[in-house]
Amino acid sequence: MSRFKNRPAATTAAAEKPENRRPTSADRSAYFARREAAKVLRAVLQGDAKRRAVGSIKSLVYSPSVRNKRGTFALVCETLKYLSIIKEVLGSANVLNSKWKRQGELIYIVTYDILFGQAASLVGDAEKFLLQRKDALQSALAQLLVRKGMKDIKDLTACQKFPGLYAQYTLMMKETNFVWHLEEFIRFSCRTAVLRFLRGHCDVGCLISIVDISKPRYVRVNTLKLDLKSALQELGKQNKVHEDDMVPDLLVLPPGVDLHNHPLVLNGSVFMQGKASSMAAAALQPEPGWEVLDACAAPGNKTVHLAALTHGKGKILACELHKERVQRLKETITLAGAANVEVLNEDFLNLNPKHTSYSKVRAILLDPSCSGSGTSAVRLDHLLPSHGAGNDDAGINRLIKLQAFQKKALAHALSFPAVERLVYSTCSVHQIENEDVIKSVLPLALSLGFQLATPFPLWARRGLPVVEGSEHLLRTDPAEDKEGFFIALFVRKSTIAENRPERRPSTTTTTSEALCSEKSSISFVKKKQRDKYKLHLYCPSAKLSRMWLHPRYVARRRATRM
Ligand SMILES: C[S@@+](CC[C@H](N)C(=O)[O-])C[C@H]1O[C@@H](n2cnc3c(N)ncnc32)[C@H](O)[C@@H]1O
Repeated sequence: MSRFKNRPAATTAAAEKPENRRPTSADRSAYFARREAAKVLRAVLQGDAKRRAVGSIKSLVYSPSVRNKRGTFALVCETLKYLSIIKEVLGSANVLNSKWKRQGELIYIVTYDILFGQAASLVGDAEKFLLQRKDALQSALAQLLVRKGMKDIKDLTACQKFPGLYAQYTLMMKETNFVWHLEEFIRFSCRTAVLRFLRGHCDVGCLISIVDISKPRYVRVNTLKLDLKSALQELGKQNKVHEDDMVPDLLVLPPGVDLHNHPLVLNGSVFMQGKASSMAAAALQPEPGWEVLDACAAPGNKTVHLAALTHGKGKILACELHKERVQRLKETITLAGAANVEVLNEDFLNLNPKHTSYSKVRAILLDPSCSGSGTSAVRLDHLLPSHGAGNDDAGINRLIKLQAFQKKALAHALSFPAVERLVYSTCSVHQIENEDVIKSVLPLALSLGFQLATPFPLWARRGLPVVEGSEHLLRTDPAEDKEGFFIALFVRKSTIAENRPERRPSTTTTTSEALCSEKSSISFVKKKQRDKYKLHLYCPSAKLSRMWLHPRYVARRRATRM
């Protein structure tokens, strides 16, 4: 605030200029919103450059340190949307000296505001500096439009984010007499079968994020703090809410409901966790009193879900390699009131399975670092500069590196002597991080007495048919289910015969069938796995999974097995 304290009152003609007048409270809050946005933008861009984000755009904005969440979120997203244009404009206008270059993120935010936003209330040094160069910025923007052959800025952003779609749009406008706004065209395209047709041509992440608005919101009730009935009652006061038919303690709310500031969210009674993400710990089904190891734990959503599933009894060991993420993990645990969690700031691969500390670990949840391709749309990754770098060499090399870790971690998890149940999950849609990982460790798993079991047998979308036993694997589709997740459940043979009581959601009877039932669903995987390595990037498509369930395919699979 000191920045504004000693400004003289506006008395001269010059003081009438917007940049010289006395700052109002709106000016001040815009000033601080731009600084908060710059801080978030810096974390987002640094994480994106290193491909190791501290958090998604949403989670960074909704952290407690950001005061003006709505304003900051809008500024960060809008600046990211225009970032490549802003960089080009700043480059060709050549207005920055080294001092301002060091404050790149603030400069991007302010440039956004000057060129595309609400330039009315621009106070502050960076703002003053850029306002004095507004003409140069505007003329650089005009030149950019001419160079690209575009009429206005909307066309330029659409063209950069939806290149294939934009090409079709211009073709349609040229060849027909139909007059349509680009935005309308994009919406129409997403809502119809054109989406599938377009998959090969345009950025599916962007399209999904538009389709996203029609999907329901999920919250998981943290039963350590609140029972399901009270949560239903409380949330039902303002929204239509009902229980999910498959995942216990999960509630479904209408699309677009914003619960970020709801008291139940703020006090940790409910967690804004998607259905697919909630399926992982639910598939593990740990018993109260068990010792459970969450091998790659931060930010801790699944850790505290495990704590709730064990009713706070027994012990959850939450292992996390990165120090900066351990802090986040601890905050989640405190928020959830999960008293039976012990945090280990360790490399999971360095934990010695033979050590007495782990001799009682009966279940492991392995949710390792992955490409995040299944949740990129929800996380707004399509706004990031690195988006789209998945099919180039760098992208593929990254996937190969991730896969190497995922295989090692899964093999390591299987080696804990007392483990009976193990879930491997990713939020990736790529076969290389999912079925291929399972395929490569399956011989080891079988030799240690594990088998693949079927989590949520009533769930339709299963694994891609590239590994024996893929019908046990579970996939969710980013377009159909909002998030693209993958879950594999391993169960040690000796424990299958045990009469394990099935846990069911408390209030509904229909959901009981939806829970795991290993006795009926375990199948022996007889065939020796071939180690032939095939790189296959999965294109999100519910069609593939449906195809796998099609009777013609089922018959063909049976025939080839005989
Ligand atoms: C996909 S995230 C886990 C998300 C978490 N299960 C949740 O639901 O909140 C993967 C985590 O594993 C951590 N990690 C990566 N390598 C690791 C290792 N070798 N040992 C332990 N943790 C690791 C990453 O830092 C990251 O926090």
